[in-house]
Amino acid sequence: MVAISYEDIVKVPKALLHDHLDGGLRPATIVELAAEVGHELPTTDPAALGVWFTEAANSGSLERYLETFAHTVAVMQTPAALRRVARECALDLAADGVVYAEVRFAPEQHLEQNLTLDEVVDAVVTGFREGSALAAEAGTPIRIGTLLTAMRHAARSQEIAELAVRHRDTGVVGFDIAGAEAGFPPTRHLDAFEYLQRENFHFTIHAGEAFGLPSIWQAIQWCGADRLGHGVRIVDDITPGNPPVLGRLAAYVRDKRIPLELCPSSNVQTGAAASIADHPIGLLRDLRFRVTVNTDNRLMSGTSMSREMALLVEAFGYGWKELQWFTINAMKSAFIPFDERLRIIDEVIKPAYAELIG
Ligand SMILES: O=c1[nH]cnc2c1ncn2[C@H]1C[C@H](O)[C@@H](CO)O1
Ligand SMILES: [Zn+2]
Repeated sequence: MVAISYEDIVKVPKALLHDHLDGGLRPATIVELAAEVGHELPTTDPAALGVWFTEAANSGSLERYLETFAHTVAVMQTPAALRRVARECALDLAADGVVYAEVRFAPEQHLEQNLTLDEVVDAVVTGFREGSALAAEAGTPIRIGTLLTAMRHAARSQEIAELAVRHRDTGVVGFDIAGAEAGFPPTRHLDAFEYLQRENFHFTIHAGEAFGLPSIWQAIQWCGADRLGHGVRIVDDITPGNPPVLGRLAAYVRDKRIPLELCPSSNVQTGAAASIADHPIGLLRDLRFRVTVNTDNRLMSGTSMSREMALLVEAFGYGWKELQWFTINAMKSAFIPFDERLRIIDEVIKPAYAELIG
C-alpha cells in the first residue's frame, strides 16, 4: 500500500469539531494587530512568533499553556480585529480541506474596549460568513458553526449560555466551558447547562484533559454534555488486557456513542499524553469509541487538521478507511441539523473517500 502523504490528506474533506478561534491566529496578523493597539509581543518577527507560541505552549501543564492566550486575546478587542481573525480562520481551515468546522471562543474575554457581548458575537459570525464566502469563491467551500465558550474559573456561564441561545439562528450552534480544569468542576456551571437543556440547545464540555474521571462523570451525568472536549482521560477507566476491560463510566460513554473531541498534539503539549504514538486515541479507536480528531489550537500546536491526521497515519499506520471513519464520526457528532450533516456525509465526504478506498 502506498503511504498516505500530508499533501494527499489536505485534498480530502475533513470535519473539525474542536478548534479555538483565539488559538488559531496567523502570526503575521498578531504582529499587525498588536502594532495597531500597542500590545507588546515576545517578538515581532512572524516566523519567530509562531515558534515562540509552540515552545511556550510546550510546557507539560495546561495552566502554563493557557498563559500564551494573553497575546492573542489582547489583539482581539475590536469588531474589526475579531472580524478579520474569524475571516482568516475560515480561509485557513478551508485551504486545509476542512469542509465543516465548529470554532469556539469566549466572548467574555473580548470586552476590554467596552464592546457588548452581542457585538462581539456579531463581529465573529460576520467574519466567518465573509471567510466562508471567499473560500467558496476559491473553490474550497466550508460550513462553519460558532460555539460560545464560558470560562470555567469565571461566573458568567449563564449569561454566555443565554447569549448563545439568542444567536442560535444566526450562526451559533453550541456552547462550551474551557479554561483550567483542576479546581473548576463542570457542576459549578450547572444552572447554565440546565438552562441550555430546557432550550433544546447543544453543548460540549472540556473535561478529562487536565483532570480525570470525576470531571468526565460530572460533565455527562450531572450536566448532560452532548460531547466531551478532549475526554481523553476516559482511558483511566479502562483496564489494559486482552481484551481491555471497560469500567462503568467508560462503558457508558462508548454505549451512548458520546463523541470524544480528541486533540493529539495539544495533549502532548499539556502532558495528557507522552507522545502521539502513546496517545490513547489508538486504544479508543480500536475499542470503537466515537472518536474524532481535532486541532484544539492551531497556533499553539503549530498544527492543522491535515497535520493531525498525518501524525496519526505515521504513528498508527492508519489508511483512508480510518481517516474517513474519523471524519464521518465528527460529522455525525456535529451540532448542525441532522439533514445538513447527512448531506455533507453523503454528498461531500463519502464520494471523496470512495475514490481513494475503492
Ligand atoms: O485545551 C484547552 N483546554 C482548556 N481551555 C482551553 C484549551 N484551549 C483553549 N482554551 C481556553 C483558552 C481560550 O482563551 C479559551 C477560549 O477559546 O479557551
Ligand atoms: Zn480546547
